[in-house]
Amino acid sequence: MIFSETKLAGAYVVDIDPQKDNRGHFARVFCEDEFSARGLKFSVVQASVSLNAKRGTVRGLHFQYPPAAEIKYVRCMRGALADVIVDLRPESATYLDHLMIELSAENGRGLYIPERFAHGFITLQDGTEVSYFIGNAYTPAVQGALRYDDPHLKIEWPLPVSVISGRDRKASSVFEIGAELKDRMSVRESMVA
Ligand SMILES: Cc1cn([C@H]2C[C@H](O)[C@@H](COP(=O)(O)OP(=O)(O)O[C@H]3O[C@@H](C)C(=O)[C@@H](O)[C@H]3O)O2)c(=O)[nH]c1=O
Repeated sequence: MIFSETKLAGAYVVDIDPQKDNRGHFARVFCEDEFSARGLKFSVVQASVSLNAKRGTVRGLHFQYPPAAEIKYVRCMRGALADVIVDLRPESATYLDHLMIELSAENGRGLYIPERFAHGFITLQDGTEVSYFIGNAYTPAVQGALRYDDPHLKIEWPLPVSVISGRDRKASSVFEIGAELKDRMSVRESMVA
């Protein structure tokens, strides 16, 4: 695997290193030792998939507050998506900055997302399947969501939204929950885990 740290410290693009032969290829997509050699202490607690029928489907921007904050390692198994993460670590130099990266079945790319980031995506093709390895249990009681179109975040989505859940359409803005984010995403709280 080839790890490239992104402009948001601690978030990595993970490319595969395919071993090719006449059948196709074999490639490792996760290795506890290789992650840990880069200081990425990632124990997979859940693995999930989402299937998105239509191009232009948006999910996100989602997060869980500490101590249930999640590491996510996201890959695309079918189709393609523009994946977006937002840094919600109040002490970070890139607090509230975002990154958009294309993940597709074709490019085989993964995105390693540390705790205390919001995550979302828009699908670029019909029938896009997204795979997640997740480092903490699903805990709806401490879930949060930011609006995908929050003007404060200035995310330039590459195409119009075709499908979105009611919850995501009504999600909060940074203006509304900025103080709560700063408080509940503080390092002090996240270390209680
Ligand atoms: C996320 C999740 C949902 N569910 C259930 C709740 C609900 O009935 C149904 C759909 O849930 P949601 O609408 O929250 O699914 P979705 O909008 O796809 O939520 C996902 O969005 C992306 C952007 C992420 O980053 C993920 O971590 C997750 O938050 O699945 C679980 O049982 N376990 C889970 O881990």
